[in-house]
Amino acid sequence: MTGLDEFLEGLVADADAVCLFSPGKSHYETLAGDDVVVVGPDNDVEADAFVKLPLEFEDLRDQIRFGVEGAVEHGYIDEDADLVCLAKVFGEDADTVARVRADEFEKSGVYGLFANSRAEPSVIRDVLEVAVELGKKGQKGKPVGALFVVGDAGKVMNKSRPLSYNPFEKSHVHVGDPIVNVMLKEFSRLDGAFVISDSGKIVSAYRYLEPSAEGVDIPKGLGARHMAAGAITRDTNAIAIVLSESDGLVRAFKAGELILELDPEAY
Ligand SMILES: Nc1ncnc2c1ncn2[C@@H]1O[C@H](COP(=O)(O)OP(=O)(O)OP(=O)(O)O)[C@@H](O)[C@H]1O
Ligand SMILES: [Mn+2]
Repeated sequence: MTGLDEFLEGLVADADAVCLFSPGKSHYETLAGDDVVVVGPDNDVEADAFVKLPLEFEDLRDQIRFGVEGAVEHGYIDEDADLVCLAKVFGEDADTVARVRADEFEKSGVYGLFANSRAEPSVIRDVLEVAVELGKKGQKGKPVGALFVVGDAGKVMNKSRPLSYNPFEKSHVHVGDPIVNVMLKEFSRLDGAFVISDSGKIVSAYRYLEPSAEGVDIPKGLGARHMAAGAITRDTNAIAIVLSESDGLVRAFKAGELILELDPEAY
């Protein structure tokens, strides 16, 4: 046995399960006897244990984190499972092996945010990106806050009122469009929330949210913007993404709870 064989054998030894990322049929069949979870955009190989990737992750680490969180959520693997991940980074089929424990990652909630929300995953991703970018740069060098409510827009509109004229009233613009990002950044200097539909249409800016906040339990120290964000996601099926003007962090709320907190500088 060569040193390399030995090394690889050690790398995969005694794993609890294998996570196969977007496998081809033949790779999947080779591993069919093992405890396998397939992760990918589609379940082409008709695996019993399958986690859907709702978007393409550039970063392998992010992709693995998402897949592992999804596999734990589905109950395919234990929270402390010791895993071998086989992924494709360069080619059309698996070319990369990663050994990882499921509890390596702090549970980020990122799986549920994307996978179990009304809004399209790509819309959530685009809004998250705008918030992160806004957090990095601020507006004209000054820190800025913003609140984006994504999905279930009709109900969100019913639970809010306009603070000013709506610049998106008669327009048909969508998040992810470069010009829209500029507009969102510009309008974020003013008060209130952006309301975005399931498919990414910007329905309104300057909305004052009036959800019932009774029983909403968000971390102490966060103010009215975060309270409104948390509460609207309990009152409706929207998710909310908030950039804090005071601590610079981006937070996401779902079903009344804070499920994701990230530092734009580190993202
Ligand atoms: N119910 C609401 N709906 C929409 N926007 C709101 C609401 N409440 C507050 N805001 C917006 O949040 C801004 C900041 O409010 P506040 O400082 O209380 O929130 P915060 O949670 O501390 O957020 P930050 O961390 O950005 O300061 C307000 O100026 C307003 O634009
Ligand atoms: Mn504040």
